[in-house]
Amino acid sequence: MSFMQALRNRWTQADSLVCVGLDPEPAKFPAKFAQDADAVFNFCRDIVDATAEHVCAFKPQIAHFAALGAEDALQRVIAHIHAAHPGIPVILDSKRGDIGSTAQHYASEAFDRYAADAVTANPYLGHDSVQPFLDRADRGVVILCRTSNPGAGDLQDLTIDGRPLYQHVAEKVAREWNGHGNCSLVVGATWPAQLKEVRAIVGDVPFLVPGVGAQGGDVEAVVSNAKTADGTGLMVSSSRAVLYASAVDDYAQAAANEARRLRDEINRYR
Ligand SMILES: O=C(O)c1cc(=O)[nH]c(=O)n1[C@@H]1O[C@H](COP(=O)(O)O)[C@@H](O)[C@H]1O
Repeated sequence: MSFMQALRNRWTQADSLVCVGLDPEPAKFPAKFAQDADAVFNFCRDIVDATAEHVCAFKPQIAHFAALGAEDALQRVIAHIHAAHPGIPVILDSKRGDIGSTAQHYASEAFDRYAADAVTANPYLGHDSVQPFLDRADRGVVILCRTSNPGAGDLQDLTIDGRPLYQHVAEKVAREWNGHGNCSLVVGATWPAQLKEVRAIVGDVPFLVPGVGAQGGDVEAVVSNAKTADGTGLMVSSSRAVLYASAVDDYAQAAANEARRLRDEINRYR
């Protein structure tokens, strides 16, 4: 099943627009993991199993694994999601972008090595740098548009031909790069006005919206400004607020409670 079809199925069947981000930081794990040689995998698996029923997608962030030398744990976490929770798409957050011949290897890394259903990509090297991702029609390509961080506007807001650069990205993705219908856009929850502008440009193209939870984005503003006409179109992503909802033994239950709470809050405004 394609990424887009799996995502639409989860929006409907799980009645959820929540994406849980998997950003393991062992220093924040509960004490019982201190002596666990496979702590990264075991912690992520527990979070996945506890939150799965409340999510439309999972989004492991590659640097959090690679910096620990835990690529093997990342591979096993993704395999576990596919095996234990079939139908929940996995977005590998690697924000790759390079010349085409190298991007080919980044596409293979995400889709063949890690078996991700979708990948985040940086568009600033242009069309040939994202083409190897776009060519995998059954996989999703989640392209940075207006990111959630404080410095997002430094470059993304620069005016070109009378419009900010992020609007050019949105238009290019919707009109030129989405031939297979497999594109999404990253627009941060911290920028409600820009969410609305980008939605007006791109029609029903799904958004990955990080920045609720730890970064303080307002859920009501996100949903009312960025949902599509049918009340979907969003993967509202939360990592730290879910993963580290509790630092003691009830961490998995606390993560489930936070994922359910976010799902319910989003659904109030759909
Ligand atoms: O692509 C992303 O997921 C992403 C884009 C963005 O604009 N801002 C952003 O915070 N993220 C990711 O979202 C995660 C942070 O989520 P929180 O812990 O919920 O704030 C990190 O993995 C970031 O890399």
